[in-house]
Amino acid sequence: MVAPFPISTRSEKILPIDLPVVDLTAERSMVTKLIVKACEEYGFFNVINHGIPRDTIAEMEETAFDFFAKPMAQKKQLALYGCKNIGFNGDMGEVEYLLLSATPPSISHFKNISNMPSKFSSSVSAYTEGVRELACEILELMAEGLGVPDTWFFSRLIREVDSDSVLRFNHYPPIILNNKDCKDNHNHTKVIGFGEHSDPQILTILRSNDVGGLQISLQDGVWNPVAPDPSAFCVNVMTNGRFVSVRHRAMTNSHKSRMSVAYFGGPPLDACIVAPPVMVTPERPSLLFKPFTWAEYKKVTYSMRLGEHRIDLFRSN
Ligand SMILES: C=C1C[C@]23C[C@@]1(O)CC[C@H]2[C@@]12CC[C@H](O)[C@@](C)(C(=O)O1)[C@H]2[C@@H]3C(=O)O
Ligand SMILES: O=C(O)CCC(=O)C(=O)O
Ligand SMILES: [Fe+2]
Repeated sequence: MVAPFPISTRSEKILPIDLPVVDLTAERSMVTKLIVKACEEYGFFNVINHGIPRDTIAEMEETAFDFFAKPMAQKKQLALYGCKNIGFNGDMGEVEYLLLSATPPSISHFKNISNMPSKFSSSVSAYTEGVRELACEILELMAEGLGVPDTWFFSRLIREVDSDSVLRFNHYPPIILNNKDCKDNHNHTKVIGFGEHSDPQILTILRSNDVGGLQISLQDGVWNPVAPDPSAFCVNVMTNGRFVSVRHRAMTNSHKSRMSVAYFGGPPLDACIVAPPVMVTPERPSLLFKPFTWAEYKKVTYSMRLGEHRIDLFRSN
């Protein structure tokens, strides 16, 4: 019998890893070096002492859980809500979600989301302001660590009033399975909540509740489960290939609801994406990618399936 949900079938190795931890209150030159190293070696790292108040996070999480607990008919009334379908190209996952535009002017629009309690709108606005600031700070530290003379080179793109940033709530309801084929060698489910992909934006700030499920792939055929923690991961296409957008996916849990919230820092649609000159080095003597606008890249991304490698289409030769 075919399982009525996407399940991971390829023979895969499952090897848990500990992500690097970046303490933002540590000495600045140490932080910048650590961020660069973490981006080169993992593409993901956990940020601690990030300055976003615990209450802001807790209130946002609580109001989002309240929303997902509503009857389906009520949730479907909200245009921002989606269930199982991911994107426009037939990808499916065991996930329900809310997808909101998070550009600076629309952050204040959160205050007016129809059919939502004002507590939801205000907590989401406060959370988004916080993660956007955090994203900018990380991008500035990253630029400093890379030796880019203009430390605002990356962060400017998401500070712009017309930046194309997105906030996504993913809710993975528990799926209870007794069949051993649906469990991996660590007794976790093999049911895919959000399929394998790499995020297309400049940087993603992701956090989840205390339920595991995120897996990253640092090597083909090997999935590394990441222990749940308030976390961030960096994805950058502007460093001439020095940092890559790491592939990841999210699995469901057999017993508990998992919820993640991702802030995707995206540039304005007409922004030209090109590596800073300092990224052209003797090891990388020319630009690996043709300059492109975010609108061009986004169009290609959204016309492809979730798991496809799209950056290759922009290689210089
Ligand atoms: C199938 C798709 C969903 C997605 C757009 C895409 O065509 C390919 C990338 C997907 C992704 C992954 C990261 C984010 O979750 C997201 C919002 C994004 O910008 O790119 C999703 C898109 C989506 O869910 O619409
Ligand atoms: O739920 C997660 O941990 C990952 C979600 C994700 O990768 C995404 O929304 O792009
Ligand atoms: Fe993602």
